[in-house]
Amino acid sequence: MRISVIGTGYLGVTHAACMAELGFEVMGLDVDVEKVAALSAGRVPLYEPGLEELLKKQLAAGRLSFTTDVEALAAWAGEGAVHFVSVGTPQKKGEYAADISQVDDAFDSLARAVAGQGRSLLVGKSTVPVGTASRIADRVAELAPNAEVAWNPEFLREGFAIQDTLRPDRLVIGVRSEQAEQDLRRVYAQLLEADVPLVVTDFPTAELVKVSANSFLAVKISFINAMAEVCEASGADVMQLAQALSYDPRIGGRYLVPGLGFGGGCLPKDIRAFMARAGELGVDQALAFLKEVDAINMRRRARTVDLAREQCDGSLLGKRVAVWGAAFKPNSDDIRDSPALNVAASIHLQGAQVTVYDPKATDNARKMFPTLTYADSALQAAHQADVILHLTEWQEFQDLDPAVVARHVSDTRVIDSRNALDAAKWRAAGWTYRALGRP
Ligand SMILES: NC(=O)C1=CN([C@@H]2O[C@H](COP(=O)(O)OP(=O)(O)OC[C@H]3O[C@@H](n4cnc5c(N)ncnc54)[C@H](O)[C@@H]3O)[C@@H](O)[C@H]2O)C=CC1
Ligand SMILES: O=C(O)[C@H]1O[C@H](OP(=O)(O)OP(=O)(O)OC[C@H]2O[C@@H](n3ccc(=O)[nH]c3=O)[C@H](O)[C@@H]2O)[C@H](O)[C@@H](O)[C@@H]1O
Repeated sequence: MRISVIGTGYLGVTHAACMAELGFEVMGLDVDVEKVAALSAGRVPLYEPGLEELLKKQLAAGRLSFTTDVEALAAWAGEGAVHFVSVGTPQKKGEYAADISQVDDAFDSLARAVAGQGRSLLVGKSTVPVGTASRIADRVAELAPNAEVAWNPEFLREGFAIQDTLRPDRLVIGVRSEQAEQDLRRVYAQLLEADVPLVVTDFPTAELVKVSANSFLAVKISFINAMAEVCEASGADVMQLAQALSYDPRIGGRYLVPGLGFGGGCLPKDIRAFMARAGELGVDQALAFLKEVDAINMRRRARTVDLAREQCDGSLLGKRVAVWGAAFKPNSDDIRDSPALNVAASIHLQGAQVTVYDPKATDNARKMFPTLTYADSALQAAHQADVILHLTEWQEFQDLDPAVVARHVSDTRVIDSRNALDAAKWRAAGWTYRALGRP
């Protein structure tokens, strides 16, 4: 059984390399010629810990290759192959709904390419609105009656992508036949032997598990951020509140870290697409709460901007602001819907001179926000700053000595929007330390 992966972005390249690590012969395909050239040369054009090493290892072992040619891929994969589709499903411009044109295009070209071959399984991994898998299965049945569709949503987190793929919390497969289930059981045999739970279900349930999981995580984050708003108004400390809540095993401490809120290429667009789909299904009331989850989340960005203005004596005009962090989370270079860059851009619009530093995401940030200034280190960004904004909690920032940082700035004021710096340490070094939801 050979495996292919269509779309080699954050998800696809990880999946391809991990399938090769499981011992399969794997071919990845992307429409982006430069991406395919980079991957073929052993270079991952994004930052994910351990991924480039894994890619190089699998290329050297001859188990992994990349192409832009779907016909060649289909011929190579042959009968009995499992093809995964992991192309993007971004939010449509100006709408909540997801743009699933990449998914439609990928399945169309793949189905045409495998038509006339022996049996093959085309497996969607992209996050899609419920109902998509069934529609695509009908389309594939027209184009390639020899091929079958299954849906296998992905739950990996960026920054932990390899371990989440090779040791996932669970596998979910939406299938319409015993044969499709058996094919996927073969793909994941090593994981199943290691007792990874498997849920075998229908298409709509598989699709919904994915978006409801991301919605639940978003709810948890916005819940604690709503508590942060109340803490701030009442003088309470949201970090202590979250700690106390976390000891209740029914609540748990994960995804309960208050701060600047969620961003990235998934949680924000997935809850919006889910709301849009619920509207189409006539059950928009069921998900009305997600609108508030989204609003709470966006208010954290606005509150950070306000706090920066307050710290700069009421006006950001002409102030020098150091921004630590550009990625939407640490250990990633992903800046899609990054709260850090959103705050940096707003502060820049209010007339401040903003200097951004991120250990891995600076190049991506520079392309999207060319008018911001970028530094090569946290200390360089802090040079003569009136205030420092800590917006992505890279370990590197937590390791800095506040006394050393103090020697570089104009004023010792820091806003820790991720609640990750050691407040006592910074205060002891003479800093005015402010965080969201804490006195
Ligand atoms: N990034 C993540 O951590 C996770 C993403 N997902 C979902 O997986 C999907 C992919 O997400 P990412 O990898 O982050 O997106 P991405 O934008 O990084 O990657 C998508 C890739 O597909 C390629 N592509 C577009 N159209 C194509 C076509 N017709 N044929 C072949 N390749 C094509 C693009 O060039 C790009 O390289 C989305 O639905 C996302 O919601 C799910 C779980 C985790
Ligand atoms: O569908 C997806 O693409 C993925 O989306 C998230 O993964 P990811 O976006 O990589 O990042 P997370 O670690 O979940 O963080 C998301 C955002 O929430 C923020 N966050 C997270 C946890 C927390 O307690 N507080 C908080 O503000 C992070 O800073 C980040 O901006 C989910 O965790 C994955 O399970 C899912 O597969």
